[in-house]
Amino acid sequence: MKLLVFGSTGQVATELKALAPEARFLARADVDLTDASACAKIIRESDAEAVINAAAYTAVDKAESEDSAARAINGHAPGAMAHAAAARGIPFVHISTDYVFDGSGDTPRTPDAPTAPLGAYGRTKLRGEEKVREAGGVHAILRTSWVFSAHGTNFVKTMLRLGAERKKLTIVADQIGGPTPAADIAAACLRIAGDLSASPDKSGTYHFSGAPDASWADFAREIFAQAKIDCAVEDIPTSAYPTPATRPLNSRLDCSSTETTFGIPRPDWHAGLAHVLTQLEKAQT
Ligand SMILES: NC(=O)C1=CN([C@@H]2O[C@H](COP(=O)(O)OP(=O)(O)OC[C@H]3O[C@@H](n4cnc5c(N)ncnc54)[C@H](OP(=O)(O)O)[C@@H]3O)[C@@H](O)[C@H]2O)C=CC1
Ligand SMILES: Cc1cn([C@H]2C[C@H](O)[C@@H](COP(=O)(O)OP(=O)(O)O[C@H]3O[C@@H](C)C(=O)[C@@H](O)[C@H]3O)O2)c(=O)[nH]c1=O
Ligand SMILES: [Mg+2]
Repeated sequence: MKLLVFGSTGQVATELKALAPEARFLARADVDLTDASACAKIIRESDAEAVINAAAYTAVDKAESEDSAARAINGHAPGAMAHAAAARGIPFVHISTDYVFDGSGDTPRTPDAPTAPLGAYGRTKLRGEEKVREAGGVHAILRTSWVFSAHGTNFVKTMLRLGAERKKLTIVADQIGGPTPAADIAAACLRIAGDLSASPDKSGTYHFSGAPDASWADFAREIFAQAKIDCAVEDIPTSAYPTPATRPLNSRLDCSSTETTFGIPRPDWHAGLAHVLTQLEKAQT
């Protein structure tokens, strides 16, 4: 299947390249997502059989002061892509986030649970979801969380850097979610794109996050254990780690419909982490 992918250097885009090197990947130099009509034009003029959007404005704290850029990239651009894909009658796979929820309670949220983002990043991602649905074409919105990989910026790489410099780190322990390997998201997007072209009735919103659910502090401890880094992790509440953007406390996602509809189970993030650490070691030698 001929695939067109928005994004080239990001975490998920990089893993898509590894799994589907024959696809066409669009970097910022090819198309800037602040130009929604340029995004649509590329789809209109392509012979792609499916489109995956793996690009986004992902700087959660910076989005609080750059709301208009985040809105353009996370809201308008996916809307334009979805319209253009719908006009061509091809599936559109779009990635969204746990940050569209307010994080109340302690049970996993299903894809139809009410959304109520706490910050600008989540609000702009929610706007993108709404525009993708409004376009009315064959689509999947795949909400994921806490993405990590050997590439780009993510919590694993931050912990490896800080853990090498310090004897102890204080990490929030009351935000709970599913760390998700970018490689598994890429594989899920490819499977869903293929499935949607055969079964357009599978269009809808789905959840996909790594298991088991953990706190950021648990995640950090596992990173240091696997990487054999001697750095203690002290649990702190979110209130002790002030940031410009408020993050949801409960990021647990109920991923069961993704498994029943597409046969894709939640990936084991401990195993995904081991793989990423091996990749990073190899890159160093
Ligand atoms: N990272 C995470 O923890 C999570 C991510 N998600 C979602 O998953 C998807 C993939 O995220 P991830 O791979 O981590 O993203 P990254 O932050 O790793 O990469 C973002 C990509 O978007 C591109 N991009 C940003 N702005 C523009 C622009 N104006 N024009 C063109 N390209 C642009 C970047 O290009 P460049 O390199 O040139 O800047 C980069 O390739 C996104 O939809 C994100 O919202 C969901 C949950 C968690
Ligand atoms: C570095 C550090 C972070 N933290 C906390 C802050 C935050 O609550 C948590 C994770 O920090 P990050 O900055 O990596 O988190 P953040 O950038 O908010 O990660 C989010 O990114 C977007 C794109 C998403 O869609 C989400 O699913 C989620 O992955 O760890 C500490 O408690 N101590 C520390 O020393
Ligand atoms: Mg971040």
